[in-house]
Amino acid sequence: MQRLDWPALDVAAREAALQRPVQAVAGRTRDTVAAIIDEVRSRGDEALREISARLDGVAPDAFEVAEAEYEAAAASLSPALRSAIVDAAERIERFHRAGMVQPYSVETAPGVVCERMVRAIARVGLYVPAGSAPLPSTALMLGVPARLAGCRERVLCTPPRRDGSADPAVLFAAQLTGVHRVFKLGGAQAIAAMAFGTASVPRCDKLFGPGNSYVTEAKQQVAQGGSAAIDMPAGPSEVLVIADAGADAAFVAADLLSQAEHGPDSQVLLLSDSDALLDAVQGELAIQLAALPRADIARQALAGSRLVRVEALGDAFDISNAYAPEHLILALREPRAWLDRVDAAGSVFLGDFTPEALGDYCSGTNHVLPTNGAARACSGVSVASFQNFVSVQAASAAGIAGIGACAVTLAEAEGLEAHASAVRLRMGRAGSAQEAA
Ligand SMILES: NC(=O)c1ccc[n+]([C@@H]2O[C@H](COP(=O)([O-])OP(=O)(O)OC[C@H]3O[C@@H](n4cnc5c(N)ncnc54)[C@H](O)[C@@H]3O)[C@@H](O)[C@H]2O)c1
Ligand SMILES: N[C@H](CO)Cc1c[nH]c[nH+]1
Ligand SMILES: [Zn+2]
Repeated sequence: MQRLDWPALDVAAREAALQRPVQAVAGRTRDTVAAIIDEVRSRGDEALREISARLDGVAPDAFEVAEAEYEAAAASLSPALRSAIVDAAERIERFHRAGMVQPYSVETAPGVVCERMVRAIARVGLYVPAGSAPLPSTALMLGVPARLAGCRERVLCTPPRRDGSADPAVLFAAQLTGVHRVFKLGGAQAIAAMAFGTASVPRCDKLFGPGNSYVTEAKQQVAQGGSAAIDMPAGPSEVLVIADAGADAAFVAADLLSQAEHGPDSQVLLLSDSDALLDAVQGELAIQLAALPRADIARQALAGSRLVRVEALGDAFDISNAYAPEHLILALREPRAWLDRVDAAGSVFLGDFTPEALGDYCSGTNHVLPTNGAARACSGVSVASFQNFVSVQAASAAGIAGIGACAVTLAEAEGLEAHASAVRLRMGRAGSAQEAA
């Protein structure tokens, strides 16, 4: 990990310090993904078979998971894992249900009622990563809010294992949350299949879920082309930790490593005003890294990551807001007192006993979060992500008589005479109706 002294850096060095690894390979990824999308759009299942064979080492006869596979999957899991998945799903549901947007209605003027209706997006496509490690928790994070929203058709894609099967825990979680159809497809090809539809895979209105840089790039390309809406760019994982002198170095190192082990392009940043804490974390990282099964992956991620000394903790918040991390851990003595300083982050973890891993699995919040700076303008997945909000208005004769002049003045100012006339005509009628009454 690179050690930096923020006050000593010039503007260019500060910008470089906040660069993500994914940004360095963006051009290459863009071309690879564009080619995959083109192939799937033009040749459907045939292309899916060829690309899966090339990238995932397997070309299944049928992409869709069959009924017997769900049963075998559930039976193959340990009771402890099954009950952890059920337990996590319940807590995720509790948090997401509490945040559901309600329809509402307001009388904005006498006789003018404006409403907002909530409607589920009909067919949604969920992506659950399984390249370097299958993530059944992601099936919960997408499946639970999609069900709460009431989406009529919930389709899920996840990369096949080498033997052509889907990960059993992902299948169990998908079935638990009521996903209707699961397809053994990964990467950009899965995203293209759900965006355009093929003979096997239905075309979906909106695509959700995290993934590596190929998946994230594919989501962005299909969204730009207008083929499907997407939740957000939820790419390689990131964590930024702000720690004070009193933080526990072992906890901080463990949190950094828990994101680093996701993939070689994960990014971890630590900001502290204490040199002693930075030294201690560096030592802990070396010790804990040695014991990790995924040490090689974590080591590659750490190579692109930074430990930064800041002059004061306030400066750390300015840096964090500029970077807009997916996850922000406040390993501070009074973390809640600093919360007002957070402007841009996907999800925030307060204090020494709230590791990011808790939010990844089972505190109840969603772990599908914006990366690569998107947290400046995007939020994590929620039930609202799976819904559309439709506005409705109804004016009575008295209503248009009351506010019509306002519309006419604005229409005339914009030079839109037909607009003005549509209102004036009714105002005249409304006036005579009122006189007759
Ligand atoms: N932001 C979030 O909310 C969030 C949540 C969970 C996980 N994640 C991230 O999801 C990612 C999961 O990545 P993963 O790789 O384990 O699984 P993945 O399912 O995202 O990607 C695997 C697929 O990538 C494709 N692929 C691999 N190499 C390729 C190449 N050279 N060219 C084209 N396609 C290629 C293959 O088709 C494979 O099926 C991690 O980076 C993790 O940090 C992010
Ligand atoms: N940290 C990931 C989000 O960036 C989510 C995850 C799933 N499983 C473990 N972690
Ligand atoms: Zn994680």
